[in-house]
Amino acid sequence: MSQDAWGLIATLARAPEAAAIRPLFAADPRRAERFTFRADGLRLDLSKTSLSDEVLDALLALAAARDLGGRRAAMASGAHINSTEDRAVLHMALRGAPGRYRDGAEDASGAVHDTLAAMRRFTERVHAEARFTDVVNIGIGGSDLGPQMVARALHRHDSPMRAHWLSNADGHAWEAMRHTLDPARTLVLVASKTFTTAETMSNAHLVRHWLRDALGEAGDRQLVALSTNEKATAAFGVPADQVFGFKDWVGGRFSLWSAVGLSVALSCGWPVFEQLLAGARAMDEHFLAAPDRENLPLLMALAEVWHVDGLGLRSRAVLPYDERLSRFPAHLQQLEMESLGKRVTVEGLPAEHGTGPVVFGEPGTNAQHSFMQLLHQGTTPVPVDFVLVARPDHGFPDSHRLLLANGLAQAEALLRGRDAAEVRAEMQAAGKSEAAIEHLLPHRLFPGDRPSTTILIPELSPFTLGQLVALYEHKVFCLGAIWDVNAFDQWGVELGKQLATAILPELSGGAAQEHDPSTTALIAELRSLWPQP
Ligand SMILES: O=P(O)(O)OC[C@H]1O[C@](O)(CO)[C@@H](O)[C@@H]1O
Repeated sequence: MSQDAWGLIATLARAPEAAAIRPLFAADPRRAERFTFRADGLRLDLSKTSLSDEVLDALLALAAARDLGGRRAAMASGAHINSTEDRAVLHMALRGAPGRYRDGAEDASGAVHDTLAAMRRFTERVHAEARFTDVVNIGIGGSDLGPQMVARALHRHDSPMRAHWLSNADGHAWEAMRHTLDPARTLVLVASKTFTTAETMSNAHLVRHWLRDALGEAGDRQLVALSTNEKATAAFGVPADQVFGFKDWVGGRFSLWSAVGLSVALSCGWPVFEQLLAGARAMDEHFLAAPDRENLPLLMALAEVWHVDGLGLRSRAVLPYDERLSRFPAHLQQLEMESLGKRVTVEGLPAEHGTGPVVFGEPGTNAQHSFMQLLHQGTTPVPVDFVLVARPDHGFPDSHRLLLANGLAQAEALLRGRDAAEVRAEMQAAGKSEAAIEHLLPHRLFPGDRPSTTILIPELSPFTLGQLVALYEHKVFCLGAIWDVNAFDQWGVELGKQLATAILPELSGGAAQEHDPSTTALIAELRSLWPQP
C-alpha cells in the first residue's frame, strides 16, 4: 500500500513541470490562501512550494498508508516507539496537563508536575534571595542547544539573571567565560541526561574546581544537576535537594521542556517557562486533533518529503528574521539531523527513500550576505523556511520594517526569479552597451521557482516560541513515521566517542595504538608540536 503511494509521488515528480511554482499561482488566484494554514495565531504559508492539489493528495495518501494517525496515537499512549532503546517517547507529557499522558501504569504528566513544582520553588527562592546574578549552564547537544536557544530568544534587559552556556570541551570557552563571573554570585547547572557525557563532565570538573578554589567545600552548594542519573549526580557532590530529574522517555533533543529548561526559568523568570510550555501544549493539541489536511506539522513534513524524495533536494535552510532566534537553526540542526539522519529503517533494512536532509541556517538579514547567493543562483535549489515575527519588542519601527521587507523580498526573489528581458531592460535603462549586456546577462539571471515556506507569528513571546519549537518536533515525528526510521535514537554519535576515548591517552604520552595511517601521522605530529609530560 505505501509502495503504491510512493510510486504515485515518484510519477508526479517526473512530470516536466513538477518543480514549477509560478504556473501554480497563475492557474489559481486563491493559491496563497488555499495553501496557508493556521494554528492558534501561527500562520504557515506553503504556497511558495510546488505542492499542487494532486501532489498534496498523494502525500496525504502516503501519510495514511504509513498509518501516521496510528503511529501518533502510539506515541501519545506511551508505547515504546523508540524501539532500539526500548523507550517511550513522551516529551508531550512534559507540557501536558496531569493525567493527560501515561507511561505504562504511571501518570507521566503527574510526575512531571512534581518536578515542575520543585523547579518553580527553587527558581522563586533564588530570585527572592537575589544572591546570584549569573547562571552557568554546563551541557552539550540537547542539554545546551534547546535551552540556550530559548533563553537567548526570551531574555530581556530586566530579566532576573544573566545566563552563560558552557558546552564545548575546548578549555578556551571556560577560559573566556570565567573572567566575567564572580564565583560567589554564580549558580552552576550541570545539565546532562546521562551525566556521563565527556565534554560536560570535563567542564563540570573545571567549574567545580573554580568554585571550590574561591569558596571551599561550600562551593558545592552552588551546583545544581539536571539529569536522569541520580547516582552519578550524588557521586559528583551535588546536594540531593538540588537535583532535578526527568525520565528516560525524554530524548536529549526534546528535553528543553524538562528540568533541562531550568536555565530558562532562572534567567528569564518562571512565568516565561510556564508560557513556553503552554505554547508547546497548544501545538501538541493541534497536532493530535487537527485533520491531516489542516495539520501544520504533518503538512510541513509532507512538503519535506516532496522536496527530498520527489525533487531530490537534500538540504534545507532555516532563516529566522529575528536576531533573538539566532540559535534556532542550531537547535533545529540537532533536532532534525540527529533524529532523521538515518540510513536503515526501524526494522534495520536499508532505507529505500531519501531521509533527513542537511539543515543549516542563520538569522536574516545576515544570511543574505553569506550563503543566499547559492540559494538564488546555485545549481541545486535549497528549500528555505522563513520565520517572520510581525511585531517587534523594541522602539525602532524603521529597523523592523527593513528586516521584514528583506525577509519577504528573499522569498519573493526565490519564487519569481529574473528573466533575460527584465535584466536586459534594466541594463539598457542604466545605459550599458550591448556588448556589456551580453557579457553580464547570464550572470544576472535568476531561475526562480525556488521553494520556500513562511512561518509568521504575531510576536516572539514565550507562548509563540513554544508553539514554533513543538511544530518542528512534531514535523520530525511525522518524517520518522513516513520514512520508517527511528527518529528517537542516535547511534551515529557513538563511534567517534569511543575512538576519542582510545586516542586520549596517546595525546598524553601513552603507547601508540593502531589507526589508519593518516590518523597515526597526525597524532605523531601533534605530539611533537605539543609534547606532553
Ligand atoms: O544530556 P547528555 O546525556 O549529556 O547528552 C548530550 C547529548 O549527547 C547526545 O547523546 C549525542 O550527541 C545527544 O543526543 C544529547 O543531547
